[in-house]
Amino acid sequence: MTTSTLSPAPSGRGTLAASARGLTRVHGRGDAAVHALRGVDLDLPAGRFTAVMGPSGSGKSTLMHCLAGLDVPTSGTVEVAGRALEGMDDTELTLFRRDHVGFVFQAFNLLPMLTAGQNIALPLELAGRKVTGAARERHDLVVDVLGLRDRLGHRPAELSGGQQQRVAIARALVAEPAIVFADEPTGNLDSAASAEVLGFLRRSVRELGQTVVMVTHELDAAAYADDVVVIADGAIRAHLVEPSTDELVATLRGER
Ligand SMILES: Nc1ncnc2c1ncn2[C@@H]1O[C@H](COP(=O)(O)OP(=O)(O)OP(=O)(O)O)[C@@H](O)[C@H]1O
Repeated sequence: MTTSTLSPAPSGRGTLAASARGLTRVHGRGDAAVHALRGVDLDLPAGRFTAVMGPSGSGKSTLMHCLAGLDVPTSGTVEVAGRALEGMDDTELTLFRRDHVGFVFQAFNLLPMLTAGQNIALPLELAGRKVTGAARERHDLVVDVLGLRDRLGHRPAELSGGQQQRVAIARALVAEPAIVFADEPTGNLDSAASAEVLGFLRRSVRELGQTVVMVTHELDAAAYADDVVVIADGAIRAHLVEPSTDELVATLRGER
């Protein structure tokens, strides 16, 4: 059954990967002040694939950056993996992101001199973790789910755009983060590669139990997600649980 609610999402859906309360973010001051977020309350349940949609300038990136500990809200609170980000200094936030958050960007951001395998293992190395035991099992599972086994020795320049983005997703998943943020992950890909990458993101949720939050402009991309958060003018308009395309389109048009 499809339900539509204002945020936070319906309760009783298990643990939360992240949540925000009363989140505001003002860029600039005085006459130049831009209210990018105007009091956002949001619960992101663990083990779901959530898309964030809304017009250009509606606050999607600002919301994602505040949830990911890349930007500090003007007021309000954020919790990720049960930890409050409020009051953490830059070093604490960096370590927190390293241990609990994965990122996938539109520009794949792979290190060109490293092989795919070395790129994927990088987060474990940076955290001083050896790729042995449970970490090796996780690494191998991620590599297989993303279909990268026979590409591990290739450098990014020797891979297609879709393959490079799959490497970036594997890198985001390998350290088993509480939440993965994907910012327009298919923005640089053709439609076939986009479908493939979105399919792999969805598999990471279904088969690896990951939590993925993806900012996207594209209805086709949002269709791969379980839930859709619709944001307009810095506020959440709706948090749709498994919406139909019709329901999503009507909400985006402001008809519901
Ligand atoms: N560093 C900044 N300084 C001033 N204003 C900013 C800054 N970052 C974002 N903004 C403004 O805040 C508002 C929200 O921006 P944000 O990038 O979060 O929107 P968005 O929904 O991600 O947009 P898009 O889809 O175009 O990427 C916009 O009006 C934007 O111009």
